[in-house]
Amino acid sequence: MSPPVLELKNIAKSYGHGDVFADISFSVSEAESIGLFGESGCGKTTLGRCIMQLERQSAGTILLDSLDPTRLSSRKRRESRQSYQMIFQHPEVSLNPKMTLAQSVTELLMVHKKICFDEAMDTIQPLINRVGLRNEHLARYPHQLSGGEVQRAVLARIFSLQPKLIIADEPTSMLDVSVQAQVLRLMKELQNETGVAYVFISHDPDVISAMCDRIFWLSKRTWRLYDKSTFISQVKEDYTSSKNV
Ligand SMILES: Nc1ncnc2c1ncn2[C@@H]1O[C@H](COP(=O)(O)OP(=O)(O)OP(=O)(O)O)[C@@H](O)[C@H]1O
Repeated sequence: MSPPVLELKNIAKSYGHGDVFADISFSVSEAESIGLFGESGCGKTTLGRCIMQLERQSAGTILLDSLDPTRLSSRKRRESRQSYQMIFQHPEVSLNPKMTLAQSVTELLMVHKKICFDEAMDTIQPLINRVGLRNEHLARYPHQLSGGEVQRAVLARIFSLQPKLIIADEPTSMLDVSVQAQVLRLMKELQNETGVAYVFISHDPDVISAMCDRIFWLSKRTWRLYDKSTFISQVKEDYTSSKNV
């Protein structure tokens, strides 16, 4: 069995006014999706940002592909960075408003692979079609696209780097329900085709149980790891007891 893509060992985060969370440990393997669930403010995004090295955890160790990124040279860290990507909640901030879609989707490839625009375009063309966008979309700016089209473009941009792990932070919460279902289905299909692992962040129990087999429930500075069926029964139980209060 291959080693986990991501391993968290006793992670804690504090902003100086008490721990947001503490002692979190779990691992994620290739082609696996783990959910981060919990009410607003419980620390889901903060944990995602720590995994992405956008913030430093207050304690504990994060291993990406068995390596601690804080111990890598800056060159190695830059190289490994392309394997770990994040999708954000708000489609409108995911892409540069001053760049056309063609410029945005080729940008990461040009930076990481050091290739020119035309080469990047050749590489990404099949992915543009795969995520359900048409060539006519490429000349448009983000404000000329729907939220669903922007998230599809974000997926093409990220998958062009063949990532091993994607932190998806509420990637569909700003979308209509029918578009949400299409984007989630696309994410699952891309996972089946590439073996990417997801850390899927959501406060929506239906979305998270559709996407993940294991769900990590953060609540009041504690946490518990559920399998999907236990998670669904626990959500039902909480919902019923809150209605009876
Ligand atoms: N840079 C920061 N400085 C101080 N406190 C912060 C900072 N970033 C986040 N927090 C606090 O950490 C806690 C967790 O925030 P976080 O955004 O991770 O929650 P969340 O579970 O993702 O919430 P939501 O579902 O609403 O996005 C909150 O109380 C927030 O105010």
